[in-house]
Amino acid sequence: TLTKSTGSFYEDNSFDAFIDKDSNTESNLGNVKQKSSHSKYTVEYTTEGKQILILYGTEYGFSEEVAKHLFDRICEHQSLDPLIQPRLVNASKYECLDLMREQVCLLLISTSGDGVPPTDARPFYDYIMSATIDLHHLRFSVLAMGDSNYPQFCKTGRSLESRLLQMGGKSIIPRQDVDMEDWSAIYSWISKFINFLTSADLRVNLDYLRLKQEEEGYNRHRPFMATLKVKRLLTSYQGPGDKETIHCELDITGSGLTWTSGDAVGIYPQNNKSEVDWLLKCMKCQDSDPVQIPDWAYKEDENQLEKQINLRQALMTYYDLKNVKTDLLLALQDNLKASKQKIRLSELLREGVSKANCELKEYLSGKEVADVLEEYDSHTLPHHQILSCMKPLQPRYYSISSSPLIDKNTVCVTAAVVRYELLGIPRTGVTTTFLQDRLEVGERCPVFMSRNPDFRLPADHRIPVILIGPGTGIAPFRAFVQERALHKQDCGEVHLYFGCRHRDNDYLYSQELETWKKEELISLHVAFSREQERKVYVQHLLVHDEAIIWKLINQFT
Ligand SMILES: Cc1cc2nc3c(=O)[nH]c(=O)nc-3n(C[C@H](O)[C@H](O)[C@H](O)COP(=O)(O)O)c2cc1C
Repeated sequence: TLTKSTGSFYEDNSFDAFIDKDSNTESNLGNVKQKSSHSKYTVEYTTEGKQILILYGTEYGFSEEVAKHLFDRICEHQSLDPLIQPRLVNASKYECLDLMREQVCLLLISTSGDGVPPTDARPFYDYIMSATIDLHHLRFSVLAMGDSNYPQFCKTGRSLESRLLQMGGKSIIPRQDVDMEDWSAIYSWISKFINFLTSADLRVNLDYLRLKQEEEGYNRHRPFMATLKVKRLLTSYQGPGDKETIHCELDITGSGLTWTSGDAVGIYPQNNKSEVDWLLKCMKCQDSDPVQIPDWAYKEDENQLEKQINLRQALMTYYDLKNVKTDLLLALQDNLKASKQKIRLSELLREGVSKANCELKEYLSGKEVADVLEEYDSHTLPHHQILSCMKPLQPRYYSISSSPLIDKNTVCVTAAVVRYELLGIPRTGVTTTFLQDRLEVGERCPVFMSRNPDFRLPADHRIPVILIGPGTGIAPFRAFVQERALHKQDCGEVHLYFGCRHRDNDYLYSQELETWKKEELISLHVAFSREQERKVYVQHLLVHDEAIIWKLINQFT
């Protein structure tokens, strides 16, 4: 939760799990009539057929990408058995009781936070973990996404599997734990399932599920176009090396969007124009080449898919320029004209494209799509092939730094602008520089809400709180304190620990914090790390205040 609350976390170019994104049509598949007929995943639940439910739970979109791939593979199998009917459903939209009617369920789910299920899949997870339904008829298997660097590796998938077994479900193929994006493990699990399909005697399912109402309102798939109404710098930024943190206010009037302090806002950025210029050059394409809006793109309006756009617009809005998919290298390998380049790339790929290829991993670290195309410039790949090897541009999430109780139409965001140099070239974080450099006050950008139910003020405002938020980590706590201020007379103690480098440079919201301190709303503890010889951080202040902290903890737990 706390990583999520720091404004800059999602700008980290090294984290490349953000592969795919939901499309508007994915979530209610199977049991909902879709408005748009453009997505190949639009499958209405039919009363006939051998139903195979692909259920996925995702935080960052990877499980969804794999689920779609699995869906495609099963569709291929329809040529052998046309009665096979896969359905792709987001666990957040699934009516759990319907599991009692399913024959085969493939569950693809990641582990997030500190070993917890993805936010949207939480109700599904909670239901399964506490349900007592008879699943003796159900044949299932789990593909658990995770990262072995976390102590609770693939915990969600593991827990769900054992619970489904307890309720009588039969595992058709062993659970597969997937360490990051280990596609070889994924392919092997899928192959086992396809073998099962060939041999399995599935019955034709005559049950049918209720049609559900399509969800109204704005969401990740159909974001609201919010207007930027305020933007100001919170730090005294002089140049490279200095902190550059901004405060933005987004007007969401008329959206119907709501949030609770502790929630985050998702923002879809536009890429940097000069980075798109560079990529176009490396692609050897004209920016006016016409392209289709990808079917996974978020929708600004219902007719969007009818629209044609040009290549520049597509790269600006929908594609991730920063993270390189290994598919691009494979496409280049078959296409390069210069033999030296061909040999070099074949060397790099001789161990394959799995995670085990350390040389490849190192090569790709920090490389952007343009870096690769520039290096292998003898390619003649057409733009549609390059686009098909690129990842979707993901929204970034920022803890909302204002309370809806103060103004329900204004969403505040506190973001540290990311600029750095790599391989001798200046690089930028996509969304933070979008907000700072490219989005003018009065202009609009697509936003949606992201719930964070584990991160809340206690319902009882008399309970004391200890808030530790250095740097942009202060963001959600600004909202918390605004809310506590509404109960000034009888609110519990608020200990706020903030940290920054210098009082005069990067002390975010210093006036507000000092005012709250003066009004005795908060006990303010600030660590200025670079104002003395020895570095002082919030943890040092906590150790110093050990007695107060333990007293509060012991009193209220
Ligand atoms: C903030 C964060 C916390 C994570 N926590 C865990 C964890 O506790 N256990 C684990 O196995 N993987 C963890 N992961 C790794 C994800 O499960 C992994 O990246 C997965 O591929 C994401 O799949 P998704 O896109 O479908 O959510 C975490 C990733 C992030 C970004």
